[in-house]
Amino acid sequence: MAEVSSVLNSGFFASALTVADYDGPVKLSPEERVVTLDEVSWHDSPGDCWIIIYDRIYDITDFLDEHPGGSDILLEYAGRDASVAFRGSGHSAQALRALDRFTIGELPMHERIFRKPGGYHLSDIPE
Ligand code: HEM
Repeated sequence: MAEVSSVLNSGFFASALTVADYDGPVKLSPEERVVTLDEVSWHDSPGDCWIIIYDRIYDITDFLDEHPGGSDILLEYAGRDASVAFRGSGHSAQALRALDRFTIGELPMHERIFRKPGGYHLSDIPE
């Protein structure tokens, strides 16, 4: 049993772990937490809008009316992953930094695409 748990804790089988087992290598700040795709999907309206970019969850409800690209385009991704759309719209480094203030958490390791060992980098994807 000790052997099994040491293999699990090594992260090798991270994709098989449940949210309750989550103990990934990324350090979350005290305000951040692990949020599942299912939970994100419930926050899909103008009054309660979460999106996912690069495996991080952002509550952008208060940003909808501030977004230079307008709120409609953001609402298309409400409750869903917007990584490729965010990258495809050619956002500046300033826009990337602006994400920080909306962070509420990260996906569990088994639901991530980018921020995991062997995950994809957007630069791997052909234009
Ligand atoms: C929380 C997430 C987002 C933040 C913080 C953000 C921030 C910004 C900022 C600061 C700009 C001004 C230009 C720049 O500095 O790059 C911008 C423009 C723009 N954004 Fe976003 N953005 C977000 C998500 C998205 C998403 C998901 C899309 C979907 C396609 C999008 C589409 C656009 C477009 C089309 C513009 C250009 C507007 C124009 O020049 O008329 N943005 N965004």
